[in-house]
Order: sequence, then structure tokens, then C-alpha cells
Amino acid sequence: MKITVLGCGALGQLWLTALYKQHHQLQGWLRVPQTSCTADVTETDGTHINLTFTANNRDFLAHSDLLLVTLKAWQVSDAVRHLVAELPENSPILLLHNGMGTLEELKGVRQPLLVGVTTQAAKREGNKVIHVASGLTHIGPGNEAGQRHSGLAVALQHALPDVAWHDNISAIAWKKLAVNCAINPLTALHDCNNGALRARPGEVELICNEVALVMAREGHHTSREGLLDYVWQVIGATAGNASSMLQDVRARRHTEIDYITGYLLKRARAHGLEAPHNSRLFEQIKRKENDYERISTGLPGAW
Ligand SMILES: NC(=O)C1=CN([C@@H]2O[C@H](COP(=O)(O)OP(=O)(O)OC[C@H]3O[C@@H](n4cnc5c(N)ncnc54)[C@H](OP(=O)(O)O)[C@@H]3O)[C@@H](O)[C@H]2O)C=CC1
Ligand SMILES: CC(C)(CO)C(=O)C(=O)O
Repeated sequence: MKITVLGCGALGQLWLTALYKQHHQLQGWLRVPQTSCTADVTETDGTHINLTFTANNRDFLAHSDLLLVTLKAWQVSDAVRHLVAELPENSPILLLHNGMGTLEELKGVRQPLLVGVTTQAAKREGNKVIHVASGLTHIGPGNEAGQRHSGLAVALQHALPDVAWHDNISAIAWKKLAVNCAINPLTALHDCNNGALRARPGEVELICNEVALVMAREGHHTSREGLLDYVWQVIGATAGNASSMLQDVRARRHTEIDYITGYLLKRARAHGLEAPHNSRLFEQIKRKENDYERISTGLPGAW
């Protein structure tokens, strides 16, 4: 397959190298006008791979069979909208990011849209990427045209296992949203690793209860206890992690809060529900983010 990877950070470089090894033709798409990009990845077994790919080639884009989007949620819709006119109409766009809300922003895009949720873990250290842990990537349709692309899971499974196809990806995306609503803002506010939330069971529970109510109104019938158990399992499995939001706040980068808690609050409002604990967390993170963004330049402001 001919594949353009939009966003060549931690996940982007991971997929570039994995797909390259399966003999796919690849290019990266960057924010900056460069004609090449590198992927420098240390794999989970310590193997090091350093490759150079073509970048930002419009002819390659016009013949791509897949646009794989590995951007932060708030970067997605502008960047994708910029490229869709040049991507073939039948080529799917796979969105692989934390949080929800980009599908709504991309309504009207003609191409098949696919949603991905992953537990692969990769981090950037300078220009290098470390593949910290293997995981499972769930993919499924994000619009009607996306329903015809289950075969993509097979190609991706060969490159970076495990990959599973789900006709209803929304249930999985909501469970991941619940995890991110609980872990990300709390760890960012308390400046602690995921495991330290074990000392704050009440806060985790209040957040999960509100998420469970919204999920039920969205048609995903999960019990409050079941959802809370799941969130505690993830906290246990990722106890040593600094969440992505904690990393963003520490590095004074824009966070994904608008697409995590912000999305939950939007859906709560749509159903006439209040979610006071999540609202308070949202405001606290926005205040933190605004404090450092006000004094820097070139970064986006709040919505
Ligand atoms: N890393 C991980 O292990 C996991 C990540 N995720 C999620 O996946 C998504 C991607 O994460 P991750 O790879 O870590 O993020 P990164 O920040 O490492 O990668 C995003 C990349 O996109 C680039 N970029 C920004 N804007 C544009 C643009 N307009 N056009 C092209 N490139 C652009 C960034 O460049 P620059 O830095 O120069 O702005 C950066 O290289 C996030 O939603 C994250 O939460 C989910 C599970 C695991
Ligand atoms: C699952 C979790 C919370 C792991 O740290 C994550 O997705 C993140 O940090 O964004």
C-alpha cells in the first residue's frame, strides 16, 4: 500500500518504521515545509532503526491508499481538512488519537473515516522515539463509507500487532475516554504518576460516576462499578506512567483536555446532564494551560 502518515511524532514514527518493514510505500507529512523526514525508533527489544522518508509530496498524497493521522486531537481537523482535496475519494483516513470530537469536526469529508484507539506506548526523547510497550490497536468505522474497510486491520496487524476491527468502535472509544477523563486531568493537577491515584479513590470514583451517566445516555450501557473497575485496572497496568496530559503540562504544551473532559461535558450538556466534578477539573486544567500559554507565543488559545 501507499501510505501517508500525517504527524511524525512518537506514534507516527512507530507506524512509519513498522509499515516500512512490511514493504509498504511511505511518506511523512510534516507541519514544516521539508522534503524528507526521519524516523528514529528504539523498539521494545532494544533494536534501533533509523530511516529517512519522503515528506510533504503532493503527488504521493494524490496516490495514497491510506492517510494515517497520528496528531494530537486538537491538531487533527485543520491538518486533515488541508489535505483531503488532494487525497483520492476512496482512500480511508484513520484517526489515531486520544479524546473524541474530531469526527464531528470532520463531518462532510468525502473519504471513508476510521477511528483508532491504541494501548501502544511510545515516547519522544529529543529527536528519538522509544517504543515503551506493545499494545492493542482497535479500529472501526467513523462514518458510513468507513464500514467497508475492515480489511485494513489485517494489513496493520502484520505491521504492528495486535490490531482488531470493531463494527462498533464507539463503545471502545468511550471506555478509553472514561480512562482519560479520570487519569489525565487528575495526574496533571496533582503532578503525579498514574499509580499515585490509588491514594485518591474518591476523586476517581466521582469522575467515573459522571462519565457512566453520560455513556448510558449515549447508548453504551455500562454499570458504574464496571467502568470504575476498568479504570482501576488501567491505573494498575500503567502505574509507573506519567500520563500524556501530565507530560504536556510539565512541558507547557497545549493539552488534549478540550477533546477529553471537554468532549464529555459537551455530550453531557446535549443530554441535559450536569457533570460538576468533571467541569471543575476542566476549568482547573484550562486555567493552568492558559497561564503558560498567555506568556508564550505561537500557541493556540482556548476554544
Ligand atoms: N505516544 C503514545 O504512546 C500514545 C499516544 N496516543 C495519542 O496519539 C496521538 C499522537 O500522540 P503522539 O504521537 O505521542 O504525539 P506527538 O506530539 O509525539 O506527535 C504529533 C506530531 O505531529 C506533528 N504535528 C503537529 N501539527 C502538525 C500539522 N499540522 N501537520 C503535520 N504534523 C503536525 C508534531 O510536530 P511538532 O512536535 O513539531 O509540533 C508531532 O511531531 C495523541 O492524541 C496521543 O494522546 C495514544 C496512545 C499512546
Ligand atoms: C491510558 C493513559 C492514561 C496511560 O498513561 C493514557 O492514555 C495517557 O496517558 O494519555
